[in-house]
Amino acid sequence: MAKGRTFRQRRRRVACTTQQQKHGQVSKEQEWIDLRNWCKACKMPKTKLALAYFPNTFRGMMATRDICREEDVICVPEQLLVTASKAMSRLLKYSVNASVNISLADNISRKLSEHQTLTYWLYSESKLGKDSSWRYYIKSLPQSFASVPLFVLSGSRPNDMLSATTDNEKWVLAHITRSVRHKVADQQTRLFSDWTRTSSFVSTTGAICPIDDWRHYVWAWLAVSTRCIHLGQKATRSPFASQDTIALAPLLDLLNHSEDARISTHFDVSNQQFVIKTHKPYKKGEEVFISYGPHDNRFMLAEYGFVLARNPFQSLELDYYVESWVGTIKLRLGTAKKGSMVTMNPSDVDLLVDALRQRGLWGDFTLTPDDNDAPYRLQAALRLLITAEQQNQPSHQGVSAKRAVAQWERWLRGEPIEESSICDKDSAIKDWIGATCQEIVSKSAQTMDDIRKSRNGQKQDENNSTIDSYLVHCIFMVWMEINAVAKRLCSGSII
Ligand SMILES: C[S@@+](CC[C@H](N)C(=O)[O-])C[C@H]1O[C@@H](n2cnc3c(N)ncnc32)[C@H](O)[C@@H]1O
Repeated sequence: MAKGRTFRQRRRRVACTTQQQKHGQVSKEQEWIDLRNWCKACKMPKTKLALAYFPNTFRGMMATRDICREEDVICVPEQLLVTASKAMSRLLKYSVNASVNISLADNISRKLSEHQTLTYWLYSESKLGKDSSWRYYIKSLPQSFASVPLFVLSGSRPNDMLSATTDNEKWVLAHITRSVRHKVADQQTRLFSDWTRTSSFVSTTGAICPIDDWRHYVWAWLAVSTRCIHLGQKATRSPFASQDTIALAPLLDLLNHSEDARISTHFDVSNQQFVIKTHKPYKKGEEVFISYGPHDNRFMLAEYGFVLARNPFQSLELDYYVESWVGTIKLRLGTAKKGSMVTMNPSDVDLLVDALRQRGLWGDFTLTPDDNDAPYRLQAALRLLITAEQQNQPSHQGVSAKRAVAQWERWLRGEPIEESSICDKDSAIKDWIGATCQEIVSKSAQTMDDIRKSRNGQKQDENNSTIDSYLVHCIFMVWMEINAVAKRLCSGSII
């Protein structure tokens, strides 16, 4: 386990890189002392944790003494937790007058989501600078989220589409995997709609802090997305409003994620504090982790801007390959010679896809490295689509789309089906998976090569900025994982 260095040790022994300083990953020692003292003044019990710098996870929390199994790691008093309801009442201070206060509170709490409210709270508090009573917390937040793809691709002006104007944006868009790109595009849509909704509210309610700074809004939105905790099950007499499910939590939000973390959380009603307990021990000097959930690296990269070197939730996402295959089959059926045995036309393939959709079996096609058989969803989709693919084969028996769906439904229900048809389809499924995995192996190897080359010759773009080297590393790691999973599947029993 890597030992951390507190900021005092770090200043003596290691010089932090300018890139880390630029992105606020390295907080100054004084800022940490201020944050700790402020938390103490807000009744946070003495912690066993200190802010430290770790070689693989960067800024995180280090145990300042041995921590036993089943011990509380951190307790955050209720008054330090920012929920949407509390954020709203604080925001009232900054509206023009009391009557506006009421309408602002009423409108915002009724019409804005928790994420939108917390983002607006952070946006306006941080605009207050030294005048904010939350300044020590705000100073502890990263100044930028340079390793989060959305931060790079959200553009300089409000937009619901990802930006691909600068060289850096183009590079990131071209090298992230399709599934990461889809996730980031969804995030951009939500980000833009949150911006539009919140800014129109704020402008009609007379709040003092208008929303007019897109980049600052992106920063606040990402701070909320990457740092909020889930409050979990409502404890009896818990002080949170019933609609509150998430909160910003100073100090606690400096804990990094590990797949090995074993923790549980609860609200301690007698002491009015949110508690994290560890079910595994830590030695003094080790990094203490929590778990952000069982996510694969594509999700971790899109959502949090990091990846794990050994992610136990590795998988291959095959949606794109199934969709392109559908396109190829339609094209082939469309160009089949008249008078051949082909009994389906391209629109029949849409009927097959509709049958999958109607049964909730379309999309989310994945394979994991240890799969010995195609998972049910993938198998169901391939089994049906293969009936269209086989139309071009000399041995095919002229099955119509309707008959193919009826046969497939028998298979879904586990009813007896002609033995030869099962073997036929089983081997066609294996062939499809084999060819697809081979294609993924070569595509990923080629992209990894491209990334290696760009790493060596990384240039500044016209805005004089370079892509965060950790983001490049994460993008590379996602491809490396895809390559390894596809290779493993190629040599396993699934094919
Ligand atoms: C809740 S914050 C944790 C504290 C954060 N490291 C900081 O300096 O403020 C979540 C962010 O920490 C980083 N992070 C968390 N776990 C990580 C890990 N295992 N490796 C690298 N970065 C990690 C990611 O940037 C993520 O978005």
